[in-house]
Amino acid sequence: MIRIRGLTKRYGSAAVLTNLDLHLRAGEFAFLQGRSGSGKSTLLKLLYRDIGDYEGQIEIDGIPLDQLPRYELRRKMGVIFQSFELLEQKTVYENVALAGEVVGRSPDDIEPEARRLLERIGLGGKLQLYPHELSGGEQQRVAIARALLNRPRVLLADEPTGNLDPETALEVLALLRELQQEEGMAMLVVTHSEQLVKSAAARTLMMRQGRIEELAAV
Ligand SMILES: Nc1ncnc2c1ncn2[C@@H]1O[C@H](COP(=O)(O)OP(=O)(O)OP(=O)(O)O)[C@@H](O)[C@H]1O
Repeated sequence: MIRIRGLTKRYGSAAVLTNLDLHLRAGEFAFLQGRSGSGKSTLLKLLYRDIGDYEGQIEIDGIPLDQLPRYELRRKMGVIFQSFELLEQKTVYENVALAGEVVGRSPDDIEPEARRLLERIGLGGKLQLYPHELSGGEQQRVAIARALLNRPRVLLADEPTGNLDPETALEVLALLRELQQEEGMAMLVVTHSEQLVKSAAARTLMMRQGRIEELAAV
């Protein structure tokens, strides 16, 4: 699904990632840990092409990342963030539907899928509310539904529970793992939370000195 070979990323003259290798298989779940500043967000940003300019190879589904048209990348890859990144002027439903609109899907195609996902994550009764009318955990659920709308093959999550209380964090992680299994996508979850990692028997990776080390394989 994601195959990275010899990835080096520099900011100016400082290398943050150095000759990094990673293989995340289709349908596989993995945590990514590592100290602050070790390069976890940099790796995710490279993968969803928020930043570029790297050495080495990144392939998504066997296709070099830099050869994937942007709309195709948006379809293959969902992303969620610590800060939810919802649009405040749009309703819950509109926030989710927008992900389909930007890749050119029609409203008729989007609607049943958006409703199904929002129902599935427990927000079926809150479609017309605005983000500020939701709790943090609910906002992150909306972001999850938005990320899944186009049935991505992989979901990247950058500290998805960093703004949530410990109990809600565990609930959101449990939801992510359920969805990962139901939808059969690969998932890479960056987290600082030992509690989260301990709560789930899963492959665990550690970013250290610009590379990825395997901590636990399941
Ligand atoms: N745009 C940038 N320009 C220069 N340096 C950057 C830039 N973005 C990140 N860095 C540096 O790259 C290093 C890795 O940052 P990154 O955000 O990837 O770390 P992280 O492991 O995600 O950290 P955290 O756990 O705190 O989120 C840091 O030293 C950071 O200062």
